[in-house]
Amino acid sequence: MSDASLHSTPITGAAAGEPDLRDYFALLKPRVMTLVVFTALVGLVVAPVPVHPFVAAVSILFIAVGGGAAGALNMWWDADIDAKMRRTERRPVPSGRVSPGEALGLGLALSGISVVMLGLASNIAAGLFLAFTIFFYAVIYTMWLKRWTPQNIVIGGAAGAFPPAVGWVAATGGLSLEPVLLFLTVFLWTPPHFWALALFVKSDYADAGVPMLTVTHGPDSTRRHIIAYAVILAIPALAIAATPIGGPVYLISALALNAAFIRGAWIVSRRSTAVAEADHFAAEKGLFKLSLYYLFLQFGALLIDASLRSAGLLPAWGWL
Ligand code: HEM
Ligand SMILES: CC(C)=CCC/C(C)=C/CC/C(C)=C/COP(=O)(O)OP(=O)(O)O
Repeated sequence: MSDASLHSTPITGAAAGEPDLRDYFALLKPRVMTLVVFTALVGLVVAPVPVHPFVAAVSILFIAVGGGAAGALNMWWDADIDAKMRRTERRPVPSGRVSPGEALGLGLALSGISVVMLGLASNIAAGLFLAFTIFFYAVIYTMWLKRWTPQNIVIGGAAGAFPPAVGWVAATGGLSLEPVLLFLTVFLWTPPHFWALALFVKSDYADAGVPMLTVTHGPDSTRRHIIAYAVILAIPALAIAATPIGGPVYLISALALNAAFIRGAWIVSRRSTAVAEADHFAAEKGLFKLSLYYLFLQFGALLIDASLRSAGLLPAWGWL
C-alpha cells in the first residue's frame, strides 16, 4: 500500500454504506464552492472585455468543475483527519461509502477535464491558471501547509482567492490592478472567515492534530489576529471602489460591510473564552455568518454596478 492510500484509510463497518450519487456530489464540496464560483463569475463579468454569454457560461461551469475536483482531492487526502472530527466524520470517504481510490480518480479526472475545457472555451492562460489553483489547494494547502503550520489558512487561503482572477483572465487573457484587488480581498477575508469558525470548533482540530492557530497559539491570539485581518481587509476592499469596476452601489456596500465586519471582529477580539462559552459563542458564530454575507454582498454589488454600466445608467467610474 502506498503512503497516500495508507494516509486516507476509510472507516468501514457500521458507518459504511452503499454510495449513491449524492456521495460523489458531496466530494465536490458544493456548498463552499458556490461562493468560490460566484466570485469567479463576478471576476469574469466585471472585466472590461465583453464575453459571449455562451463562452461565459461554459467558462464558469468548468471553473466550478475545477473547484469541485480540488474538493475531491482534498477529501481523498484528508480522510484520516476528517474521520477524527465530528463536523467531517460523515463525509463520503471517512464513512466508507466512497473509496479513497474513487475520490482520487474523480478529483484527477475532473481536474483534467476542467482545465482543458476552460482553456478551450476561453484561453490557455485561464486554463493554466485554473490548473495552478487546483494544485495550490490540493497540494500546497491540503498536503503540505494544513498539517504543518498555523499559517496554513493565511498562505493556503490564496487558493480560494485566485478564482475571481481566473474569471478575469478567462475574459481578458491577462491581469491588471482590479483582479489583484479582488484576489487580495478574498485572501485577507479568508483568515477571519475561518478563524471565527475555528474558535467554536477548536477541540475538533486539536483532536485531529491539525495545527490551527486556535490550537497552537490559543483563542486569545486568534481573536487578535481576526481583528488585525478585518482591518487590513478594508484596504483592498475599499480600493476596488476607486477602480473602473467600482461604482456607487459597491462604494456604499463596501463602506457598510467593512464597518460591520470590523465591528464584529472587534467584539470577538474583546471577548474571553469564558464569556464566549457562557453565550455559546454567539458573537463568533455571528462573525462567521457575517463573513459569508460580506463576500457575497460585496461581489454582488460589483455585479449590480456592472449591470448599471452596461445599461448606460452609470458613467465611466474610477480614478485608480
Ligand atoms: C483555506 C481557506 C478556507 C478554509 C480553511 C475554510 C473553511 C471552512 C469551513 C471549515 C467551513 C465549515 C463548513 C463546511 O465544512 O462546509 C466553511 C464554510 C464555508 N466557507 Fe470556507 N474556508 C476557506 C475558504 C473559503 C473561501 C475562499 C470561500 C468562498 C469564496 C469559502 C466559502 C465558504 C462557504 C460558502 C461556507 C458555508 C458552507 C455551508 O453553508 O455549509 N470558504 N469554510
Ligand atoms: C477553482 C478552484 C480550484 C477553487 C478552489 C477553491 C478553494 C481553495 C476553496 C477553499 C475552500 C475550502 C473548502 C476550504 C476548506 O478547507 P479544509 O479543506 O481545510 O476544510 P475542511 O476541514 O472542511 O476539509
